[in-house]
Amino acid sequence: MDTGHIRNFSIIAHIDHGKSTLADRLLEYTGALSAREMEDQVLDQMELERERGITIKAQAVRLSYTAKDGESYMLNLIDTPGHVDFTYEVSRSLAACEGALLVVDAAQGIEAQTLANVYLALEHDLEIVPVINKIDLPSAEPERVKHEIEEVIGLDTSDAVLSSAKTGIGIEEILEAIVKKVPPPKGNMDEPLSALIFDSHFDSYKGVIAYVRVMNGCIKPGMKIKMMATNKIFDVTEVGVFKPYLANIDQLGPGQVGFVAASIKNVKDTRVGDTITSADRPVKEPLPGYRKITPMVYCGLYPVDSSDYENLRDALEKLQLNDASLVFEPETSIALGFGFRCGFLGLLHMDVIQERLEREYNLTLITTAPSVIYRVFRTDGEVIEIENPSKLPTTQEIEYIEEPYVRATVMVPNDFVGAVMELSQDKRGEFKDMKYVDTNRVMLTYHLPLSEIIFDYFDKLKSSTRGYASLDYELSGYQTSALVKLDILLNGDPVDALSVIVHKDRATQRGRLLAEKLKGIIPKQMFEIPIQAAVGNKVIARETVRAMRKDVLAKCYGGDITRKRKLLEKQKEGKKRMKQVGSVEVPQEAFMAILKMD
Ligand SMILES: Nc1nc2c(ncn2[C@@H]2O[C@H](COP(=O)(O)OP(=O)(O)OP(=O)(O)O)[C@@H](O)[C@H]2O)c(=O)[nH]1
Repeated sequence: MDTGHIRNFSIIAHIDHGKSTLADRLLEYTGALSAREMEDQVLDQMELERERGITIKAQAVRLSYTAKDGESYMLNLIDTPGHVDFTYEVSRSLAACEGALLVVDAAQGIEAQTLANVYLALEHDLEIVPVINKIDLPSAEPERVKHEIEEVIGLDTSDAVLSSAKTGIGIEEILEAIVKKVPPPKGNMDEPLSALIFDSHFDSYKGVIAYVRVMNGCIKPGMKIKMMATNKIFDVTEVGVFKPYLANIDQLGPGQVGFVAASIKNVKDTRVGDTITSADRPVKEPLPGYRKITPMVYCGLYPVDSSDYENLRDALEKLQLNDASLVFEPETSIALGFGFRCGFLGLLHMDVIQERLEREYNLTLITTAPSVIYRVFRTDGEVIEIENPSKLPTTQEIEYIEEPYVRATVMVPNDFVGAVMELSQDKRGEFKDMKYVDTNRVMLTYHLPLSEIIFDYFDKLKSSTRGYASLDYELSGYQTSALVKLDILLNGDPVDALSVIVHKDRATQRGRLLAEKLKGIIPKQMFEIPIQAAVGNKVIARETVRAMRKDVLAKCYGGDITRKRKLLEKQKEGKKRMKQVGSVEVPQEAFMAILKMD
């Protein structure tokens, strides 16, 4: 098909504004799936994604649409992940398109994440088609939302499509708008091959399936291709398109979106954003925008049962086959034994990996509190990067420390501005800007330490604004901070896995809270357990877990057997996630206690 009949587009939306539902409707309308095949939300494929109702990885699908002009079009929908952890993936998916549907909930209006993604799309010169969704809701205010889009983004909304992905209103109009407004891709068949990788997944039979958008030239089986970031060469075995199941075709030409398989063993060789070219006739320059993604958040993962160590390694290796952004290396903790230090793109990514390890690989894990990467400038002139608080050198060896900062955007109704300001200040935030989005909503910009965001900023933001605030952030660089290591001692022994890095001025307060919190979490044992918080050699807080007095079952008066059984089961359940640390049994929650402090 000539490029004039191809349209490549994405959908940009805030979480829950209806992206997946709309994608399903588009598939259904164009007959990409028969009603029987139609399974709800095909684009969110991973089981976890479905359960959590959020899109984690990008996916693609090809739709055939006969427009009102009588012509037949090939529409490639590239889905984008809807979470701040995956901004880079979003930017690569957008780079593969010429246009985007901007889906905004008619009852909610623009949110922080929508805005961030629209700016990304504008950076890539995409044609943006505004879609006001959920107009079936009684609380829908399409006119207000249109106004908001014009005010905040500066987009013309006079021909915005009003839709209900739920009831099917506006679906044909959306397809027509894609054909009419999104420009066809440009590209030249005779030029050397350049194709952008925007996603990939591992298939145990075919090897890695790279999701690509061909810019110039063509790619077909039998060809030798080169990955420009790694210079590795592979023989193409199959190419095809997403219908949404994979369907082989003879070749992928300019402007087309599809997949390439080339007996590639590891997704590390098909990095998102990399350029595929022909090994025999390579392009001189790769496509712009490639970046090797680096983890932002680290945590320790330890098997509760130390004999599971090798299983954990296996599981991490398997997950890594499919996820080039997951990194891990062996680590030993005095408290927890053998485990791995793992790096993630963000907290959601961390949660998802943890959950998959437990669910799909049947592992019971202890996870330590997440940490960012600190830059430590030592007195001997060396600069080291620390992603594990217990590795921080002593104060005498440190000249100064830098920590990562982010530029955070919060959108919130007027009434909550005070609450957001108070919270942000408490989190060491530096106020940057405040703008009215409309008469009742405000956009606040803050400069905040990333470590505070991963602690509990988001949870607190949600609770202090009754769920109304939305947040987006991007890394803005490193900045010097007065940081110290807060150690926790149980029964007189420091527990390395409980150490955290905190701001000097908050060390005492955090130490006290943490000791108090741990007192509530660590179960009574046969002996008394002192809990101490210390900075350097100085103990700043102390609590005690009293010794257990009687058998727990003594509490069950009479012979209520079901109650007894329940209690025993509860204990067993609790046991699963306990780790013997020295003489003390410590439950999983203890390692996360720092994240949940009020
Ligand atoms: N009333 C109404 N509800 C809708 C409409 N579109 C979607 N929903 C509902 O809104 C919720 C979120 O929809 P999704 O399609 O999962 O949202 P999403 O934007 O894909 O969310 P992410 O996958 O997290 O990005 C679901 O409960 C949908 O049933 C609509 O037009 N009207």
